[in-house]
Amino acid sequence: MEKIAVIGGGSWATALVKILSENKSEIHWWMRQQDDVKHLLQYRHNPRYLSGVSFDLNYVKPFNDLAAVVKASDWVILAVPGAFVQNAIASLPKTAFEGKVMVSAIKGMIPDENCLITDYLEKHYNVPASHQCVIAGPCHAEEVALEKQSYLTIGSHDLDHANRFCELLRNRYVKANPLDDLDGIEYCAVMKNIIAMACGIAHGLGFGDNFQAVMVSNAMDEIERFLTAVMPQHRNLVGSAYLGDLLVTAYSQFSRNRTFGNMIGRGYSVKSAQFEMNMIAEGYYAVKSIFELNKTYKVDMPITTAVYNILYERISPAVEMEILKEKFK
Ligand SMILES: NC(=O)c1ccc[n+]([C@@H]2O[C@H](COP(=O)([O-])OP(=O)(O)OC[C@H]3O[C@@H](n4cnc5c(N)ncnc54)[C@H](O)[C@@H]3O)[C@@H](O)[C@H]2O)c1
Ligand SMILES: O=P(O)(O)OC[C@H](O)CO
Repeated sequence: MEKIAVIGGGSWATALVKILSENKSEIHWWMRQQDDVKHLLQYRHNPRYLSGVSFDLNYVKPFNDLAAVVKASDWVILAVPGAFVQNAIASLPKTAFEGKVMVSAIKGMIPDENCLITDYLEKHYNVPASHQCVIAGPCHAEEVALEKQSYLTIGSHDLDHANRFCELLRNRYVKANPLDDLDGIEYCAVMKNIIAMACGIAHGLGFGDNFQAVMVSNAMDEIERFLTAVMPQHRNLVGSAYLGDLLVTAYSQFSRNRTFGNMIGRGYSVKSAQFEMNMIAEGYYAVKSIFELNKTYKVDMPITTAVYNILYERISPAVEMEILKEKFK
């Protein structure tokens, strides 16, 4: 039986625990709140997210002792939003992940350092790239809970690790495939959240599907330009880990980033939009990181710039959309 640590108690962590435990891996599940651990042990579901999903406690062991959870596992999945990762694992010694395979389920960056999660783990915890995987692909936790057909891509420089993790995930409703473009899919997963916010903002302002389709196609060019500058490598950007993930986030009713953007377009302040959502829209943090990182690369990124200006420079969404309207082809 594989022993897997899952760090995080949100929707995606809950969906991953469902998939992996149903396949009979032993899950050591770290949740921040002691009350949530107690609730899970008593009622067999997460009280806050996807609470319709029941767990078999023979396979799911919830704790809030992080060091014990990591020590007991061979694989460690990070599934808290990027902005909270540093804090979540800060209590661990720098050697805590030695010999483990780290799997980032996060579609976000470390805000203080504007770096990818895998780069952060390598720099601060000495986890070599060969011991890292990322989970990508268009997959909403809510649809996993409903057992709707879904597809995941496991990125790693080590395809043996990627293949093994795919085996742990595959079931009746999840297909999983390996890919060697670890950094490319990690960056793309971050950027699609920014684009989804832009789509939501446009929708909130009253733009229609025609404009959104042009936004998404321009976004693919923007993502390609950025990836070519930062991580040049041949990649098939119409694959489901790239275009597929962008489409689900840009169009789905379940998208946190689109929902957040929609509120901004309708006139909510950042604070009030965050307050209304029980969930985290990663794109809010990601746009600052990508915007700042791009000061080095100087790639033409009109959509990222527009979202940054709206969220951080308080420029009116209508003004920024007018600029994009003129720029798009
Ligand atoms: N939800 C999905 O469908 C989905 C799918 C793929 C990837 N992801 C990625 O998974 C990661 C986790 O997102 P999610 O959707 O599970 O989150 P969520 O929005 O469902 O839940 C928020 C999470 O943030 C945690 N949190 C909130 N405030 C915190 C704080 N101050 N300190 C520490 N933790 C705090 C909560 O405990 C909870 O775990 C994100 O990077 C997201 O992009 C999500
Ligand atoms: O669509 P969002 O904004 O909820 O993000 C969740 C996942 O990244 C979808 O794959």
